[in-house]
Amino acid sequence: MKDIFGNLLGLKTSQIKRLENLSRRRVAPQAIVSHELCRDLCALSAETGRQIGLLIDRSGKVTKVLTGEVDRILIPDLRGYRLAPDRLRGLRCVHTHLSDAPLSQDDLTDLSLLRLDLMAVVTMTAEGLPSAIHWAHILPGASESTPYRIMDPIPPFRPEVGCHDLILALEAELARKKSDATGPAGAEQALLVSVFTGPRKEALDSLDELSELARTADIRIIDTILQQRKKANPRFLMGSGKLDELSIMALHRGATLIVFDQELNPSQIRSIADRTEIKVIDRTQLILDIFARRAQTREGKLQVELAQLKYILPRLVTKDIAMSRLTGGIGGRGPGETRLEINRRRARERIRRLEKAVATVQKNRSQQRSRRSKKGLPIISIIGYTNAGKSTLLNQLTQSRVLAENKLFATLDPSSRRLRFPRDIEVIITDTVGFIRDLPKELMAAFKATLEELENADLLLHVIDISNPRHPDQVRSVETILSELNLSGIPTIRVLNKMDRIDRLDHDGMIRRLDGIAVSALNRSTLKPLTEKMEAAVEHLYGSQR
Ligand SMILES: Nc1nc2c(ncn2[C@@H]2O[C@H](COP(=O)(O)OP(=O)(O)OP(=O)(O)O)[C@@H](O)[C@H]2O)c(=O)[nH]1
Ligand SMILES: [Mg+2]
Repeated sequence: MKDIFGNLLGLKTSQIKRLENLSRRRVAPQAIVSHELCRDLCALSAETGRQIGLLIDRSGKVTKVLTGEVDRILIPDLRGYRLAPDRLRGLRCVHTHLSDAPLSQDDLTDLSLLRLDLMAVVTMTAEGLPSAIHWAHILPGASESTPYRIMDPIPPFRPEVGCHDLILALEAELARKKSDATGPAGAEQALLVSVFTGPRKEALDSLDELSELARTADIRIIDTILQQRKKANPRFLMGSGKLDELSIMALHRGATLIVFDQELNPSQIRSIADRTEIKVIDRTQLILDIFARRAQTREGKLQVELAQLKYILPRLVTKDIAMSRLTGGIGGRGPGETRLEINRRRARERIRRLEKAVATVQKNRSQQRSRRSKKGLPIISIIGYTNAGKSTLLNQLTQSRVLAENKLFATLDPSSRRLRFPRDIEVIITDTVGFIRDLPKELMAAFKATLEELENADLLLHVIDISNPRHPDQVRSVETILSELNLSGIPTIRVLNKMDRIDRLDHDGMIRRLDGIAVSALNRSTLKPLTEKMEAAVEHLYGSQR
């Protein structure tokens, strides 16, 4: 009875036997079903008063027999038949209706959601004879509200519709749509999702930032979806109906990834990935992935890997969730998903080894630091929200060429340069990793060491991208992180950067409101007031040391 699924209660032994026999039948691959099978299905349906169905694979073999109720039928869990994002399930469903009603909305939803090869309904006459086959298939690229095509009904004695060829053509179309959208580099294509309970404006701002993060990670954004809820759904974060819509949308738009703006706990990631059958990550994983791509130095790399492993470990139980580059997530550059389950123990060992390695690197670093401070040069550290223009400022001040670009987290590893002021005072000036709102706590801990550098700073330059409409929040986030790092006591100059991008009329108001010095780091000639203030601050420090 392993191939029969559904309600057997009240059936006679002989009827069960006939159901079992159905599971040994075959149909020609090009036919939806055979005429003979139609007759048998209808006869059994009429006799038992319930819908009877078959799942048929591409070779025409019946793989499951389904028994339902008078007005509905349930399709079992098909996860064993999981296919790639550009494939269909490899199974078609054929089932009876006890009347002449055509495909129901449930039938069409099952077709789309389960990505069946086809969905067919055999309707019957009052005498229990097959009257017609109604059928539909998924339509790649159609609208999300009707992502399928309903075909003209066909007579049960002529079920040959070139079914196998049609299914292959549909898959080819799905693959083509996906590669069209993906482009040659095979970038991920994502739906960005925010499920929020607070104010809408906040959610929108945050989603904007998520888009920038995605762009930084070379992810193509297909669409963004917002859902407001009174309370987050503990299982799926969003409502399950909305999640089903999302799965269908993902298939039809060729998405390879869903990114949630809210942090997902391990069981949520699992449930959502299972239900949507697509890679799912959250904002934290996205940030971790960006950090992993960008880390250059040994310490940076060690720390990011450590943070990733710590985040991943509790989520390792599932085989199909996306886990950043380490486990073959974004961009699929990792060792692959299949090895995940056996890797729990190995992950723990690796964490231990990484922790040791980080400790060693840190010891060396602190020796370097003490050597440097013995030289007595004052240290000025440039800090600020990511993409504020910190590296550009360092380059401009010291005429060097640290990587600066219009991406979040262009800088991950601190770099130091010397700077000589006109009055012959020499300082060391360091660039640091950008700050971000809700910095994942896994990263916060790991990066504390990198930011420890800041403890030795004599002066901080807090660079603010004044042209970013979210700058007030960004300033707050930076100040919160500084106080969490116990660095609020260090003298700080606020640098209001990218003044060239805002209206002249707004300058004075901004300078007053934020109490800072306006510059445009791109333009060296605007830096004079800043360097004068820096020099004065350093002289003041020196003076007080003497
Ligand atoms: N218009 C304008 N653009 C600027 C200015 N300063 C920096 N930028 C641009 O802003 C972008 C980010 O600059 P970066 O110097 O990389 O910023 P960062 O703060 O080091 O960023 P992360 O290292 O990613 O945190 C680059 O595209 C710069 O060219 C400015 O004064 N005006
Ligand atoms: Mg930078």
